[in-house]
Amino acid sequence: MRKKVIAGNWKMNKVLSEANSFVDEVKEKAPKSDKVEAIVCAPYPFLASLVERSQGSQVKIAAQNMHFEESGAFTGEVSPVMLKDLGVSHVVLGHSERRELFAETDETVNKKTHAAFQHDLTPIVCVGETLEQREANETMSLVEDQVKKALNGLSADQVAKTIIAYEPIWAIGTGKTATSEQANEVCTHIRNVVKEVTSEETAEQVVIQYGGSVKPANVDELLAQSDIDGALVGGASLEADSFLQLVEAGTK
Ligand SMILES: O=C[C@H](O)COP(=O)(O)O
Repeated sequence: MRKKVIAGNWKMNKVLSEANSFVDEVKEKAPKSDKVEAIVCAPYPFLASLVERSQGSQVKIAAQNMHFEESGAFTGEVSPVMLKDLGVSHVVLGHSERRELFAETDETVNKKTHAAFQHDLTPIVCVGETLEQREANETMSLVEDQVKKALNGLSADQVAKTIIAYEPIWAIGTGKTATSEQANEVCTHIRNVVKEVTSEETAEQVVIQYGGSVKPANVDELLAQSDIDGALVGGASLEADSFLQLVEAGTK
C-alpha cells in the first residue's frame, strides 16, 4: 500500500524564527506512523536550519524550486548540489506559480527532474489546468501532456520514486476545492498515463498528491479517494496546528 505524503508548501511566507518554531512543534507532535510522511517545503534561507532541527524526526525538508545546473553563472539561482549538501530530501518542481510568474516550462521541469535524481533528491512535480482549460474540456489532455513531458527520459525506477502533485490552478489559494471526485478523476488519469509510459507495477508505486485549498475540513474525503495519496498544501500548512491535523489525517 502506498504511503500518504503530506507536504506543506509555505511559498514566500514566514521569517526564520517562525519557521524554526513551526518545525520544533511539528517534530514534537507529529504522529509516529509509517503510514504518512510529513514534508515542509520552505524558502531557501531557512533550509539549513530546518534540516538541522528536523534531525531524528520523520519530518522531511524540501525546497520549493532549484536550477537544473550544478553550478555556474546563474545569479540568484540555487543548485541541486547545494540542496543535497544541506540535507534537503525533496524539491517542488513546476509549481503553477513558477510556471505562470517565472517562465518555468515543461522542458525546464524535465531538466530539473533529471537533475533531482542525479543528486538523490525526490522531485514533487506539479501539474494542473487553468479554469479556462477546464471549461474547454482540456484538463485531461493538458495534464497528460505535462506528466509525459516532465517524466520524459526517466527510468522506471525514477518514475516510481517521483511524487506527482495534481493542482488545478483555479483551486489554489481560492478556497475553491475541486470535489474529491473531480480530483480523483484526474489523479486516476495521471496514474494511467504513468502506466502507459512505464508499467502497471510502476504506476502502482507512484505517489499522486492533490493540491488546491486542502484544509483539515476536507482532507479526509480527499485522502479516501482511490488515487489520491497525499496533499500539497499552501495556506493550511502555515500554522503548525493545522498542518499537524493534515498529517494526522494521513495516518487513517
Ligand atoms: O503548493 C500548494 C498549492 O499551491 C495549494 O495552495 P493552497 O492550499 O493555498 O490552495
